[in-house]
Amino acid sequence: MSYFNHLLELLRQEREEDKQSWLRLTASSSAAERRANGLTWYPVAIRGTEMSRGDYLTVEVERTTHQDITHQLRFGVSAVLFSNHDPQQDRIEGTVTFQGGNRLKLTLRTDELPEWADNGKLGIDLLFDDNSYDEMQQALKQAMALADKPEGHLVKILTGEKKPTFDTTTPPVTLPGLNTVQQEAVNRILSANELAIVHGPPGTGKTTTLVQAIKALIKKDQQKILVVAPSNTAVDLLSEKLADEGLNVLRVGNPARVSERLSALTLDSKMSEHASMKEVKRLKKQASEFKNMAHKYKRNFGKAEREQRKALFDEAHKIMKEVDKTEQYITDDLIAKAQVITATLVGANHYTVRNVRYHTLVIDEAGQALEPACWIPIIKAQKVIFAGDHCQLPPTIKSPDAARQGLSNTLLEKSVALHPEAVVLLEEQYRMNEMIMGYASSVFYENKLKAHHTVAARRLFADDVPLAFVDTAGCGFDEKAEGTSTSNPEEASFLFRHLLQLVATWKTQQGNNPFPEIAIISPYKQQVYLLQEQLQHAAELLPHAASISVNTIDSFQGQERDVVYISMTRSNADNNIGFLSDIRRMNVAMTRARKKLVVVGDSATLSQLPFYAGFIAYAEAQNAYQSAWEFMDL
Ligand SMILES: Nc1ncnc2c1ncn2[C@@H]1O[C@H](COP(=O)(O)OP(=O)(O)OP(=O)(O)O)[C@@H](O)[C@H]1O
Repeated sequence: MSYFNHLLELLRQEREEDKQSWLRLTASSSAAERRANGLTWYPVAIRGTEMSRGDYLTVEVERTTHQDITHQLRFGVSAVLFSNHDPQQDRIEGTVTFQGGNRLKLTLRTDELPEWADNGKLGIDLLFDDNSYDEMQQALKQAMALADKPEGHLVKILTGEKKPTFDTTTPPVTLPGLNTVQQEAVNRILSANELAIVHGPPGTGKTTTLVQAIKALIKKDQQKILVVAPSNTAVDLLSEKLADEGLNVLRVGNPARVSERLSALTLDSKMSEHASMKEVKRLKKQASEFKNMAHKYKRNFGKAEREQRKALFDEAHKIMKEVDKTEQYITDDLIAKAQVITATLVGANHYTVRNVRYHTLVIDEAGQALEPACWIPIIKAQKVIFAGDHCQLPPTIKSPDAARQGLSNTLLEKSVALHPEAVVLLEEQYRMNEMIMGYASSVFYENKLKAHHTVAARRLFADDVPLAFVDTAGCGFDEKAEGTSTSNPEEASFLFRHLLQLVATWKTQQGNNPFPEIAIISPYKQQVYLLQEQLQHAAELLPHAASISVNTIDSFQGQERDVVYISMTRSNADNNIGFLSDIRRMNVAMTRARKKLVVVGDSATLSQLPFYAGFIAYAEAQNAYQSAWEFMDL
């Protein structure tokens, strides 16, 4: 089927591009450079070893220095243990099976640690993530094969060959705490035979709705549900909320956040509590005693010793087979009891749940999910619920060619276009003052968004205008190109002047009341660095500076603050606005503020794009336009 062949080709391009940039980043760099880039832990100390399933060895290591560098060694990634003596030869590959703080567990395909692990400094290098690509590729091929079979009904619907159906006899439910359109979403989900889509614009209670829908589905169908999202953070959030509702949730994989509540939901934790675990521990101890005895016979001893050594190892292996069986039994038991399995898209193929099939699958944050990754869980299910917002940020694609040819077009977006009858748009939002919401609503949501009455009129203080576009045109705040990023130092300083003024006004109005939560965001990394630096300088004048978050727009998706400043950064004579032209990013930026949104930018540069010209006109109409010139004259 050409649909999947096309996707396979795009995925191939994406893997290739990803691999090339990986090689560029790692091949020529030293361990110290890789460490700085978050790709290496070095040095590490071994804190323990443990035999694990199927003749694997798990080593626990600790990062002993440079502990505060953010890194990418996460659960599920492939990594290699190396010795600095001969990192090309002295290396052994494995998978990260746990990561928390400065410790991680690496499972290696070996019986015992190699001798080189005893001398020299050890490190751990992240390897290129071929595994995720392999899983995606495999899933696309399976989906393609399914499409020709009767079981491939869902595949046919998602590729547009068939229409989804709804069971009109399903009695509608009324759930306390949900608004009318949220109820409608739950009922559409319940009555859908194959597909339902919850389109959740910013702050509209998508998560709240989804959690209630999952509860209602379990009550109705009495069947296990698979709930996935592209990122561990999103999976964590949902897992907690579902558990709070009293559901038996099994979180497969390693949570991104360390929390007791969350870790209690993981397979590891549930296993350790299981009644049969005592038996496993006893067997493991026995096996490791045999192994220790075996190690006493060195390899280069005589024949009799070699045989003795082998016999002891064989005995240990036999016992470990028993361990595998018992662990499998425990896992199966836990999976059977779980009402909801939660995992990332790729995590749905974790070896413990790989072969489990589900009636219903829920994909949250589907607007950020790469299509090939979505097919990993979809081929396990008969019915899929997408939740997300395709008008906010799409997934990051590394290959511009693949993106252009359609890889950035998500399955959510395609399904919304193919099957509008399956979509429920959550219209009422619980975050923004009406004026802040207005422009995004008109551009992205056909003016359908409504502000709930509890938030519609919220503002910092009486008479404050909740929106400001501060125009720097003609101020001579020119942008600076810095590598692939852009910055604008004068715009950054100006932004702080504006903010200090706001704080001063707050003080006159509100006295010593604690100042509201503030965020400063910019599309450009380089500008974010500059703003962070300037924030430190402004700390004397801003007593609550430490509570102000400064970050890129992309890292702010899903968050909210009372006051949000956007530093647009771009200002040039060539009218080049670069990736500001992805207006979905601006949708995210402009919808984070509860009470006040201040956009600082150069109208002359921005107006090249109708989206910004429209925004400036909207600000003027709301009496929310300010000139930076006039402001500086004050
Ligand atoms: N029916 C409702 N009545 C009152 N408050 C609600 C309702 N639905 C949602 N909310 C509130 O709205 C806020 C956002 O809800 P939730 O986190 O579910 O939204 P979301 O759409 O997932 O957010 P986003 O996608 O923007 O991160 C929460 O504070 C929640 O309590």
